[in-house]
Amino acid sequence: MLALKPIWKPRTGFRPVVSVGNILTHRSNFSSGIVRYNSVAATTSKDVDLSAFKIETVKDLAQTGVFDKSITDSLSKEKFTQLTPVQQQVILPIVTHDKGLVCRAKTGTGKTLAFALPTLQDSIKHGRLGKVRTLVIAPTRDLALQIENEYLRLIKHMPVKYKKLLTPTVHIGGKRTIFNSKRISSIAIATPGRLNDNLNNEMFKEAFDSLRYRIYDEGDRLLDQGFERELYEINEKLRESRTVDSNLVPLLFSATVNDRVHNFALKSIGRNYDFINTVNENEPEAHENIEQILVKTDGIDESFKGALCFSVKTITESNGKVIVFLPTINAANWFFSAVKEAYFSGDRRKSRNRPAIVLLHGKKTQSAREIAVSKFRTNATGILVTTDVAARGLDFKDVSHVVQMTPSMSLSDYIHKIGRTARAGAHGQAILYSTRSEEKYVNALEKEKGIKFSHVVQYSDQAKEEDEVFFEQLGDLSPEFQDCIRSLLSYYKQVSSVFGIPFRKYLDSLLVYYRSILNDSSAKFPFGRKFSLGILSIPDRVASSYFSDGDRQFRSRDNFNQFTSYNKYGGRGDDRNRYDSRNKFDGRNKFDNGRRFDRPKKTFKRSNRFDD
Ligand SMILES: Nc1ncnc2c1ncn2[C@@H]1O[C@H](COP(=O)(O)OP(=O)(O)OP(=O)(O)O)[C@@H](O)[C@H]1O
Repeated sequence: MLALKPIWKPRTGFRPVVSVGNILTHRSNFSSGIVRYNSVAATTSKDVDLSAFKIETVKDLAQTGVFDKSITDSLSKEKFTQLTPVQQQVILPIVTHDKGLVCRAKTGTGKTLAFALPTLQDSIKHGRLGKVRTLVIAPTRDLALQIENEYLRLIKHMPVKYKKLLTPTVHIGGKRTIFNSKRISSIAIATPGRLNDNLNNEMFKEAFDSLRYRIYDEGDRLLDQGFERELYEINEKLRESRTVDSNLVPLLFSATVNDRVHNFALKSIGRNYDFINTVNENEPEAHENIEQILVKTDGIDESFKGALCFSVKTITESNGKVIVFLPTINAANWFFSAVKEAYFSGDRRKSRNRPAIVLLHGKKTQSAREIAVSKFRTNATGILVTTDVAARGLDFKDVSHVVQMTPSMSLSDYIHKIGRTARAGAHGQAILYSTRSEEKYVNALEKEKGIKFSHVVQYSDQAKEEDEVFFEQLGDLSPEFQDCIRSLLSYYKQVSSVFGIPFRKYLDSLLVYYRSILNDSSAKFPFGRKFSLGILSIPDRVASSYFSDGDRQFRSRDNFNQFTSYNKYGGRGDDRNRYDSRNKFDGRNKFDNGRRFDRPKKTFKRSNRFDD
């Protein structure tokens, strides 16, 4: 193994700022940033001086002599010619260097290939069947499967002799795990929960005794989702299983890297890790190819109806491809039914070229999730209705619009959600519908994440009228709406405490929405005292104006949780996050799981008075 020390030699105008220790930050114009190596030690086995190479294209990569020809040939067959900035910067250090790495690069810039190429090379050189060299940990099953596909895209062009060795084994919930060591390949991809369980099996654990790379994809999300304890347990089990002396190299990738990630890196990688930051400190983390539009509305009713009509019109009138994010599983279920009702009304049902209108969330079965992802991926037009489960990492080609109509509890999630469009150099639009009372959320995005809305528009009376007409044509949308509204009440309760928005405003707004869907101007929420007082902490004197006492059924805390996408054990694991009861109570907020690094820095005035 080469003991190389990377030095950064930029072309004119490129000024790396070397701050503490190994933390490197760079200007964002990476076409001018080139990684070079100390020529003293920078040689490959063929004695090629790596410092002579500018690693900007696949051709450059081939000329280094570091990579097996089958890898660079596969890249060419897949029509990759130019390497993205993050690839230019991390591929060689990973292959030639023994140090851990934390890497921040914007959404859709090719981080997966950035670690896939060096790890494929390592497996070709040192791998053997039954021994895992590379372990990739991803926060969701869907992302794990997508990473597998990215590897397979290259492997399919390689000689047969490599296929068995390199075809990744995937260890995620909903899939049968392979414990037979002869069938475990050199690359493993897993979600933390399943991996941690599997590592209790000694035979499985032994397969990791000569692990070389431990990769955390969407590292900050892994920590946010309450997986931190599991990640440490996994590290411990991997450490126990080690029988070889060579270094285990941890790599962590994300578009958003917070203090929590650095703390985790310090503990699990050690002080001696490099931070390669391809985002300038003064630059917004969101990708510049995303045109962000803020639509100001007068209430939740307008936000939801506006988002629904916009999404349906986008596929009918301009053949767009839209991802709509909903905050809870029940809201996503209802919205999906409404979209289908809106699209398939009339004679479109018979149309041959149907768009993909699909639903993806953590309570769908594994096969339904895979079908939804594949349908949306292969179709040129469609609507994906989803929850936070699709916020990270998922790569769908040619998504034209991302639509959101509720605040994201974590500001980083907003950046990742809009990052589902404008990928791999493409352009796209992100539309946020936001009520007047959500101004604090919008301010937090602007101030703390440097979000810039290129257009701020008011949801006009004309748009409202048109959308109302559109809505009236639809059939009865009230089935499932009860569950939807219940989960939204719980969700907005949390939003109000995180962003300091009076919950009373949300209650008013939700009631307007509820009444309009039911087409009953005097309807009240059909939930009882246990829900209003117990879950939402609304005093009786206030509750009586919002809640009919119709539903007296007692709902325990666990039952309640099934109405949110963040239920106690996260449904199928992937929606698990801030409501996770296993996360410790820190005295601030009983639902807080420690997402404090990404909450608005400003603490909003809170009072115990309900109608504050
Ligand atoms: N060198 C390249 N040239 C062209 N396209 C590329 C290149 N590298 C990767 N891509 C494509 O770019 C898209 C986005 O890649 P990827 O999913 O790895 O992004 P990412 O940085 O991990 O995004 P996110 O932060 O959202 O997870 C994929 O479709 C991938 O195939």
